[in-house]
Amino acid sequence: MSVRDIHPSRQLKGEILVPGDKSISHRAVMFGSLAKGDTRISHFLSGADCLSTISCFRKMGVPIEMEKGQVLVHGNGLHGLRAPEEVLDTGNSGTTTRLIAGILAGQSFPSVLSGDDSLNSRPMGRIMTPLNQMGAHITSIRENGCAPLRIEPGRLHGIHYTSPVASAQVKSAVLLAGLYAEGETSVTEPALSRNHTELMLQGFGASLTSTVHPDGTATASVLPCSELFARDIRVPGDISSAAYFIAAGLLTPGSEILVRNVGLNPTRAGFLTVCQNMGAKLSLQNKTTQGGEEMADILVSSGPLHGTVIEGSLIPSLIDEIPILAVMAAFADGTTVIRDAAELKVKETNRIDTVTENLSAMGADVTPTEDGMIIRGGKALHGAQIHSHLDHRIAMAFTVAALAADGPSSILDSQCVDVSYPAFFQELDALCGR
Ligand SMILES: O=C(O)C1=C[C@@H](OP(=O)(O)O)[C@@H](O)[C@H](O)C1
Ligand SMILES: C=C(OP(=O)(O)O)C(=O)O
Repeated sequence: MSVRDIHPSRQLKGEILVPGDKSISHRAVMFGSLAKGDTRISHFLSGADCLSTISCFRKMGVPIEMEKGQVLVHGNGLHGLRAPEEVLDTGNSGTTTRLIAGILAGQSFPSVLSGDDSLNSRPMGRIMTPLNQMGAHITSIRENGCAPLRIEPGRLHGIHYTSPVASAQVKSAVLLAGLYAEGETSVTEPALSRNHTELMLQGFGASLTSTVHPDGTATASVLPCSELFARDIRVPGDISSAAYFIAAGLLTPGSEILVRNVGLNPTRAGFLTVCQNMGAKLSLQNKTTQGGEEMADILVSSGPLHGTVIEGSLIPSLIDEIPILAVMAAFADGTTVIRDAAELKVKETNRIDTVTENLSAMGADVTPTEDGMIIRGGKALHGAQIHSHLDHRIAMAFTVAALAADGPSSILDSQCVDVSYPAFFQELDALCGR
């Protein structure tokens, strides 16, 4: 087991370019693999999750080259995947598993998807239900609604699916199967989840529309297509990774850091809205848009934070940032209420439990609820032994808590940061002047 000792720090200074967005990196490999021609991906995230995606497509006969943050995918076309000779290993990655399931549902060969213990305990019924309604044949091998999944060839037809959850993974799985289906396929979700699939598939030539309705629900529709066309993708920095540095800059007195080139797609930028609601000092510079994805540099200066309410349609836009927001709330004055976030229970860990356990270990006042937590902030946090439970977001969020705490902490199974941010500790050390 890897253990990382973290000592309190003052004054983070300097600039940082966080790695490429995980959601966009996955999709660039997937859609590049289904397109005709070469897709060059720059600022690709070489974290374990995205490497699982690359390995799955290589096993289906797609040549993919990697060199210094650049990936070159030699796409064989929409019908160019080959039957894999072994189980497709999706590692720790829910995105890989659920999106690839949508693609595999439309293939003429059988396949099996399986991941690590955490992945194989996450719910897959949410994609099996709509995909099987479309005519796919997906079964849970252990009959528990989880991976390993067996996918047999099926003839797909379009459906209009109303998803009970705002989940980009569910939406994307159904839309990707829709590329292979007869007739139109649409997904309506209770609130708009991240829309990278819609933006990027349009860029690759798919016929896709999306609408947010006046009541806040959202529908995306796709028509079957005969071919996607390769294009180059520049991946913006991942706001989910930037969030740890933004939080560290806000919480450690005397800090000033510039986080460069952060993706600010509005369906992902809820973290910044909440920072502002908590009184954070942030300014956005050099705004640009590429491939429909907005990005900017974010200047962060330390300063006091106050409690807030995080709820409703904001939740999907910051779901992966809730562990670090909970840490910020523990250092803020007043009470923070997080609700409507029951999805936290089905991530790499049950993040309501793992955040509560570790904040409590540091002396914070936190009460878990059915769909979130209540944090009464402002108590001094002390160093503690942090159990990441192999969840990368828990390891990184509590590393930041440890920087701002009194006394040293240790993070157990700290190597799990490799899932989304292999250089996390080195880059944090550099900003801390260590
Ligand atoms: O589509 C994606 O890239 C993701 C969607 C979200 O999951 P859900 O679709 O389960 O909400 C998010 O938590 C995950 O980290 C990445
Ligand atoms: C939930 C996450 O990813 P995934 O669902 O792809 O495993 C995450 O990165 O926080």
